[in-house]
Amino acid sequence: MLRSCAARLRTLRVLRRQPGDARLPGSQPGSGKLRSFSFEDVTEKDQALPKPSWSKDLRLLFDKFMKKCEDGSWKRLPSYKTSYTTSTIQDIRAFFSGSIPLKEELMSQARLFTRSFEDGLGFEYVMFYNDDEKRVVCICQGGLYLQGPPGFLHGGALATLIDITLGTNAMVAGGPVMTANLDISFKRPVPLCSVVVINSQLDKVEGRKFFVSCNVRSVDEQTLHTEGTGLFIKLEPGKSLI
Ligand SMILES: CCCCCCCC/C=C\CCCCCCCC(=O)SCCNC(=O)CCNC(=O)[C@H](O)C(C)(C)COP(=O)(O)OP(=O)(O)OC[C@H]1O[C@@H](n2cnc3c(N)ncnc32)[C@H](O)[C@@H]1OP(=O)(O)O
Repeated sequence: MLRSCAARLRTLRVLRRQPGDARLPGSQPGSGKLRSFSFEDVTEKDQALPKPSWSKDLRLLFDKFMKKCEDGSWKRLPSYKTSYTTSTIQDIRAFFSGSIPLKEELMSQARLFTRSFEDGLGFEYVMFYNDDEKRVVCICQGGLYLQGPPGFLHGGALATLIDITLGTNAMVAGGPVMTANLDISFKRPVPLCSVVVINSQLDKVEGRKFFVSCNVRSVDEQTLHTEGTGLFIKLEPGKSLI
């Protein structure tokens, strides 16, 4: 598994650096500094579409879910490198406008954490939503920079994927939310570079509180890696967060 992952990334020239080259992902060769990327370059490209860094398993699952989208029961959710800039989520900004603690200059460089790695080294994922069933499925592949125990995915990385899946489920149902509580049981470790499926379900809505649960399984569904529940609070427009 790890060998095929490394081979794929070498083809993409992501892993060609020599030992001792401490260049950061996203930095200019030789500069040692983080590249200042053009905002326009990164905002509009939908990241939740097949890339060369995706494994065969991820592609097969993607195709399977795209088939389910054909009758309209499931929808693929696009995903971008920043949280705010596309027209579809522009209105989210209204919920945060009085609370954003950074100046515009820095905000324009802020990126969504899960979309900040070079292709294939971090989080590769796509989410699909079923409105009737109030379900969100996230198919995901954790790359080599997400290691925790040797050869396995870091628990915090998996918690992140669970958070965004459950949060997205609450958000598509109710609008902008923030995570108030996450409860995760790690049952079997996830091999690095393997593909897992996070299956989430909106269980209950009480006023502004959205209760969501999920399980994380291997592609063949034989291994239950993790179970989790989350509480998400719908934000009130204009109410300061800080
Ligand atoms: C982030 C939004 C998305 C924008 C981006 C969109 C782009 C799309 C991309 C990707 C989608 C990903 C989707 C999101 C995934 C990522 C989410 C995160 O990483 S969030 C960061 C970590 N979370 C915090 O930092 C919260 C810190 N906490 C707070 O700010 C507040 O506590 C907040 C907003 C959660 C609630 O504060 P109040 O003042 O609005 O509401 P009160 O009155 O305190 O609570 C309302 C009710 O909820 C209960 N409640 C609140 N916290 C609770 C808790 N921890 N446990 C149990 N109940 C709790 C309370 O008891 C109350 O219940 P009663 O109405 O009285 O019955």
